[in-house]
Amino acid sequence: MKEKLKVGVIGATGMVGQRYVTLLANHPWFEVVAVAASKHSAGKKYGESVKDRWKMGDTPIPDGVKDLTILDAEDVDTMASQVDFIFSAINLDKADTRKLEDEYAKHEVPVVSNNSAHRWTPDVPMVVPEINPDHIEIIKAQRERLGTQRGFVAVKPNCSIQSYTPAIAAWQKFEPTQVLACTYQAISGAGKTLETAPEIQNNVIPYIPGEEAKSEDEPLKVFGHIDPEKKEIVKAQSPVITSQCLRVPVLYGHTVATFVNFKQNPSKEELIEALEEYSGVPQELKLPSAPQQFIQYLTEDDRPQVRYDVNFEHGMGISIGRLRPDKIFDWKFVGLSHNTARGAAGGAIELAELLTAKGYISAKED
Ligand SMILES: NC(=O)C1=CN([C@@H]2O[C@H](COP(=O)(O)OP(=O)(O)OC[C@H]3O[C@@H](n4cnc5c(N)ncnc54)[C@H](OP(=O)(O)O)[C@@H]3O)[C@@H](O)[C@H]2O)C=CC1
Ligand SMILES: N[C@@H](CC(=O)OP(=O)(O)O)C(=O)O
Repeated sequence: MKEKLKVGVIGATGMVGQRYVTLLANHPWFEVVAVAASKHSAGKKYGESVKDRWKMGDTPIPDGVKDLTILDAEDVDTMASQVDFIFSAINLDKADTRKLEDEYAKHEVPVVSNNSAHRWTPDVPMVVPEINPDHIEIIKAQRERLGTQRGFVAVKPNCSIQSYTPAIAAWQKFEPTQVLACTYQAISGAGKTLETAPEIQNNVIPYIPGEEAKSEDEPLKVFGHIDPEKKEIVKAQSPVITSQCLRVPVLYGHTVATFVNFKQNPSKEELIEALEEYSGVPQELKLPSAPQQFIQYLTEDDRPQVRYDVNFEHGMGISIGRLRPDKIFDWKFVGLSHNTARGAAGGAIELAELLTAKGYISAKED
């Protein structure tokens, strides 16, 4: 790539927005040239606005964005005039998010979003680049509907599914029929830290609003296919997934205890081999954010652990362990993924890289 693509981040001051600007600080293809948030933050310098609510620990506010003046995310004309595409990490209600993201798309700005608002729009691809990269082809139909040449919306799925969906994807050939997943989700998933959420200290909260429906349904869109006549993504019918989602006192890292039934009868060796060999288009294309090893299998009885494994492959890899037969299901295992890297900003950046490599995102002609 000759020159870096100019990127805007809307919702840049929040937990996921901060993760975007830090992950993009030295990105080889993308450069953050504009940041936007609510009217409340607009007009302030980014560094000033976030310095007392910086949630990236020891990672400093990147120099390149510190002095950017925050735009109002709803001032679409101004943002659109400055960027080639945007990442969306705003926290509005769903209808307003859909409206705003569509408006950017109609201003011919591709939108790669973290938000759940557009996940079930039938011609919006919801992509884990290793699993369903082909779904981005639906963008042609979406552009027809929106009447755009460049603009579109693409999304990444919910963070809770990313600890077990990659394993289920790796095991497709064994025909998984039923999945039970109990997630143990980090507090950063709620946009908070252990300090800003004292209610989670020494506690487990057995309710994350809306999360179980997402955990059960979103993998099925990821496993779905494009129907070229209907011009939409049709979700898969199996496996049937049931889940319970709990909030635990962990800063980063969603753990999941998962149980699976299969039509076939795979051995432990076959299941582990399928995990370790699973690799996709991001690895083939050597996308900058792609982990070399998408899934690692850990043989120790007490792994994966958040403390040791959450940053595997810079938070872009998935760790699986404790695979063993079960009395009710065929097999059970424990999975772990980084909820704001693979599960949020990192997954969206890898998706933007895929969209760039496949020609859906490019530099705007002036
Ligand atoms: N945290 C996580 O691990 C994950 C989060 N997500 C999703 O990503 C999105 C962002 O989450 P998170 O970063 O945690 O949220 P935060 O609450 O930390 O940040 C929200 C951002 O949205 C901006 N915002 C709020 N209201 C408006 C408005 N009216 N107009 C424009 N901008 C506005 C805020 O700006 P200001 O500072 O000015 O208020 C801020 O930049 C959400 O949709 C969330 O569901 C998805 C996966 C994982
Ligand atoms: N709800 C997730 C984070 C999140 O924001 O999910 P979604 O992207 O589906 O809104 C959590 O609390 O860990």
